Amino acid sequence: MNKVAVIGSGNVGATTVQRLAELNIADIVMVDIVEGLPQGKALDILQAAPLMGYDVDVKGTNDYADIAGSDVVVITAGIARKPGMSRDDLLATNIKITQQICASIEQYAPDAIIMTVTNPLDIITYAALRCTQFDRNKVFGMSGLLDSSRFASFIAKELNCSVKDVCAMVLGGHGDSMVPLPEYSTVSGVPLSKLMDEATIERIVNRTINAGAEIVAYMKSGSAFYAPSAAIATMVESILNDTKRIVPASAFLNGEYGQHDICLGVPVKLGKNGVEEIIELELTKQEMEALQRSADAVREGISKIRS
Ligand SMILES: NC(=O)C1=CN([C@@H]2O[C@H](COP(=O)(O)OP(=O)(O)OC[C@H]3O[C@@H](n4cnc5c(N)ncnc54)[C@H](O)[C@@H]3O)[C@@H](O)[C@H]2O)C=CC1
Ligand SMILES: O=C([O-])CC(=O)C(=O)O
Repeated sequence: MNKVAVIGSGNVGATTVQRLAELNIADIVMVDIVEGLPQGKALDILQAAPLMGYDVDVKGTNDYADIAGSDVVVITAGIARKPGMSRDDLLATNIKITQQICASIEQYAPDAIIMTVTNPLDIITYAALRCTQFDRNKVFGMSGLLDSSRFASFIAKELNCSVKDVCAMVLGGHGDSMVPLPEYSTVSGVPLSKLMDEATIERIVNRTINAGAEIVAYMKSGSAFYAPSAAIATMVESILNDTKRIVPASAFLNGEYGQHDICLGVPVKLGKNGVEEIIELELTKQEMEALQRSADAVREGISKIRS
């Protein structure tokens, strides 16, 4: 049986465990620093198994030794933002949490693939890669698939069509400078530009960029977790089943898209070896400039963790 460890048993972590259990693809260990929290949530999820028809094991623990043998470790531990905060405001707290967790992963699950979720996503992913010194295919972040799913849901709503026919793409950092790509977003193969006027596309693009903040503003404390956990589960499934789905994720770039020494959202092929390929899309001059601005914003954050 495959094994997945989910670090952090808060909103994103626990919902991820629920979704993974319902996919029935791996035994799951959920970890948190709060005593009793992962144990209680794990029991609750297990007790739904007879009703939902899954038969994987779900264990809650405060002991990192229990992550030993994990194929994938998902890091969701850390603070979430409140209204008025940017994701970058979480860096000082979440970087320390991430560094501690990475040391435990190195110790107990040195062969695991790491998927970061904690914000600010691209900087945390870079830190996880540097801390563990794992190969770059084995450390990447969940971001673009969530942003693309949001973009797709807004397109479907606007066109009053099935979301099943929508394919959307968002590149760049998981922040205000993310780069939704209308040119690579289609409905049953028809480019968005043939289905909507420019003003409508711009409105949907801006809503996508602000989608996380829109939810934070509604919720007052805490941020999104249903769509984020759906994106995480989709990516974990592609790895464990070696499906080789092509999805945007924050990956370490070594010359791709003209970028070096940075983690940034780009389309990747996800299989049993993690990021098996980085796909380089042909971008217009404007799109390349937007990606460069996004990379500059991520680099500013990375420079803070270096100093
Ligand atoms: N990449 C993305 O697209 C998304 C990222 N996020 C980020 O995910 C993170 C978690 O969000 P939520 O689950 O909503 O927060 P939450 O507050 O509900 O849960 C966080 C959990 O982490 C635990 N934790 C803190 N330090 C820990 C440590 N050292 N070891 C183990 N557990 C520890 C806390 O006890 C808490 O249970 C936030 O940083 C948030 O910004 C959230 C949604 C989407
Ligand atoms: O908005 C946040 O802080 C959480 C997040 O990254 C998202 O929902 O995209």
